[in-house]
Amino acid sequence: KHHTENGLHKFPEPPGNFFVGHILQAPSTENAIAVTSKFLDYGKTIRLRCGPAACPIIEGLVTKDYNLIEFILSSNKILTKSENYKFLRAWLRNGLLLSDGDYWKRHRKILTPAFHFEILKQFVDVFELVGDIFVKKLEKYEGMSSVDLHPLVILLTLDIISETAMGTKIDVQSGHNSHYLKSVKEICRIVIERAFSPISAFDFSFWLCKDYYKQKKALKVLHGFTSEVLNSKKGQVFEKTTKKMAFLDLLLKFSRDENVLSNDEIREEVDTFMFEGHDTTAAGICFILYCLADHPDVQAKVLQEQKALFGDEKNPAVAYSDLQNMKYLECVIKETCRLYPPVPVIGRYTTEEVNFEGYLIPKRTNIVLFIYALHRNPDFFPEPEKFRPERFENFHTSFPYAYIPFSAGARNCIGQKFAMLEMKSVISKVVRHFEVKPTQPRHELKLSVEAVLKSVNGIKVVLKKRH
Ligand code: HEM
Repeated sequence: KHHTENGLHKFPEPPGNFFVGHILQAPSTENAIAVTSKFLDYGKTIRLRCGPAACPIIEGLVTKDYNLIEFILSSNKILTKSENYKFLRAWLRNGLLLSDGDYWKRHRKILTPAFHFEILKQFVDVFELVGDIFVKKLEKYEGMSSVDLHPLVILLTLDIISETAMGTKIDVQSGHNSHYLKSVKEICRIVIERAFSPISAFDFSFWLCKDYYKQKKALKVLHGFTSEVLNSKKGQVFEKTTKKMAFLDLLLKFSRDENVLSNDEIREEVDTFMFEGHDTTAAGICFILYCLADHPDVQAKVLQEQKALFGDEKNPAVAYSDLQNMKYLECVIKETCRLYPPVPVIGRYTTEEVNFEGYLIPKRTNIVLFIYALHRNPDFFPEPEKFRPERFENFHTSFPYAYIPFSAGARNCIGQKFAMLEMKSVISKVVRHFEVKPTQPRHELKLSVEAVLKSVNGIKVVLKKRH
């Protein structure tokens, strides 16, 4: 039987205030995992509202339900991002992450060939060379009682994405371009604060905040930087047998050959890569090293695999095929991304009424997909809290949406192969040079949800050089 009424009422609503709904319980970045998990004790999918129960101003769903997640991600109708992505728009404009409709479809088609493995292969040298600088930097922390990885790793991943996306070295690892780095950090901070703040969330009140001016200043730096790089390449001639081409070069070439993208459109895509391509991989790399520190047996197996590939050579010339052969490391990366998905939540917005299991979800509903909880479902992952990379050896499942660190379906991560190669290159390098150990006492993560998963108190390990 099909219900014709608002199908949202099928879903339980956790206790909230009669007049304002759940706004008083709205999570902060720091307790988002705990608060959302607690809400989801009321049901696999729950309904939250802002405003009176009888006539809420905003209603939305939060889900960890496999069926609903599969329904949404496999749908060709629910492709629009939820409203909380809007704070990123000032920076990324209509780049691939945020755009929708035919515009998104056209751009996705144009950008897809830029992630072909023949192209990615050329980036391995960048991962390796920038990774070498990273390892050198880590040497300074050897023997210390702890090193917080995140501030170091974020510089590494920014250097990598800048060279691969724009073809420009920014060398933030060596202290250059600090204004760019500062602006990236500033924008990320403001975006997150707005997403969780009832005041600056609204444009009219944001314009009265100091952060509005700070954002303006940061955007001038970020957009200015990409525009400058773009302008410097305008006259560039791309020969057939060209050397390594960054994403930007490829987009310029496609556009020149087929006149498909304007300069502004190219800039927005490159800005999107700059954002999506550094914070995510940084989170991944930090959590992987943390898990390796915690599991010396797993680390020993990773090292053994390195030795099987390169003997005792710590600085081998690593090729694309070598990275592909790091099968056990790949399981380690996958298992880490299960427990600590760098993107722990994603959101969709219905632009038309949709029918889920006979219930009508109205137009204009925001639906939050809580990947973090989905990945810890014991039905799909027995003893889900245990770190066990072996579960990904010969991993077959009839539930393709149970493990989705890169999302799934039409709007999945276009950069996932790039990300996997980068993480393999960096982690294998670190493991060849260092034994990664837990701090004493063991550093307990305090997970927070910013644009990506982070830890409020850092991600700390101890490094011991291998001889
Ligand atoms: C461990 C690293 C990464 C993770 C976990 C990750 C995860 C994701 C997820 C979950 C989405 C879907 C977002 C949504 O539905 O709102 C996404 C989309 C996207 N990612 Fe990644 N990502 C990673 C690395 C990268 C890299 C390195 C790049 C670029 C070089 C990239 C570019 C993008 C873009 C452009 C989209 C939007 C795709 C579209 O909507 O068509 N990502 N990513």
